[in-house]
Amino acid sequence: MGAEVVIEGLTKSFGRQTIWRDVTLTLPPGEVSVMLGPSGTGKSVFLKSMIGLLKPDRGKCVINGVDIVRCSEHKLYETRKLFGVLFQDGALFGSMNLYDNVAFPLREHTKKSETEIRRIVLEKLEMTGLAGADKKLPGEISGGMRKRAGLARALVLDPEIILVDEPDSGLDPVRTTYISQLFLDVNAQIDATFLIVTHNINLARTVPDNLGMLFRKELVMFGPREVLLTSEEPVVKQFLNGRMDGPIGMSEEKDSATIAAERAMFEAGHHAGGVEEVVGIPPQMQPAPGLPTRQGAIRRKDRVMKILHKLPDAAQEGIIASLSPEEQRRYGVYPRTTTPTWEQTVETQPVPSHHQGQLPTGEVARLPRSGRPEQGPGAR
Ligand SMILES: Nc1ncnc2c1ncn2[C@@H]1O[C@H](COP(=O)(O)OP(=O)(O)OP(=O)(O)O)[C@@H](O)[C@H]1O
Repeated sequence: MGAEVVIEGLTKSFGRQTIWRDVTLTLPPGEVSVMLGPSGTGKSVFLKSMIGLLKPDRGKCVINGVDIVRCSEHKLYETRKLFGVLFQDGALFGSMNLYDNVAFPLREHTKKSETEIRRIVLEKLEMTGLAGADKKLPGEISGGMRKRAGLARALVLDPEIILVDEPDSGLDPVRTTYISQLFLDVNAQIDATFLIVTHNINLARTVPDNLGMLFRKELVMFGPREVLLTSEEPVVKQFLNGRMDGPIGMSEEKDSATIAAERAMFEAGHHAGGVEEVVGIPPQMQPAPGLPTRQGAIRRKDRVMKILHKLPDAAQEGIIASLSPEEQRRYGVYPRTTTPTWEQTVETQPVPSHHQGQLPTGEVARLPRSGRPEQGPGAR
């Protein structure tokens, strides 16, 4: 199973420029999380801080009991081995063929024989759909193949955590969906914890278990996908619909006068961009047929059902609707259209439908370690 990553109060500045402050979230083991955010909000800085390439000013990032913000160089070196990182362009060595690129971490960091290395490299190339391409140079293959080769290389040391920086950059929408499918397929096979940073709305809507968003130097929200996908938070809605109408502006943030002037323009009929307002929760992509069931998804179901009653109403409804009738019975929850029993009614707790700011990590992003899920108080 992948490692849990617990981030608390993480703050990063360059000189007097604060990039983000007080970021607190937990990446549950083996689950796939996506971090969204407008350009320049510090998503890449966040990834680099998680692997200790950049040093945050304050806060913690704890992996298997090691706080990588404060630990010794030796511990940091050891902890980094838990990570596989896929950079935007695959970060391949241009003069090496794919085989040597993928073999590189094994030759650098292990004492494995060339026979063993060959077995691993061919396995990872096969896993990423690159069987037979081992002799190609990075310059001879497409951008999508380069990314897959970067992923193959990220996999050779059996990572517990995989970080992916803008997998869609330079890819068309179809290739972006193929690489998204690959992430879920890999996750199903190795149960690693994934964090993907992107601005790609389709990917954010259909791939992850959890979604977060950075804006105005803060984590706006982080929680189960259904929470952001049904959020009424203006910045989240604007971003997920790719519209001009909202707090995100040309460079980053608009002042209130600009928002008001633009609002008047849109109300007078000017198109705010984006497609029709996309609402609701599209089904999550699944691993390809024949692959194992994602263990992270199974654990997530129990985790989310335990915190269901603390989530906003719309997210609760989406989660309940995504369960099969058998699962609804098992968790004791029913879609709203079903008339609630008295027991279900008395368990109902008021939940704000409009969440501002980060959801409490203790309630949203932590994985319950054991025990049966509580009866679903979200039922009504
Ligand atoms: N090493 C550095 N030194 C100084 N400033 C930096 C450094 N790295 C990043 N920054 C600044 O941090 C801010 C956030 O950059 P980052 O690349 O993390 O944003 P991003 O959200 O990933 O953007 P994009 O989506 O456009 O890739 C930018 O203003 C950038 O100039």
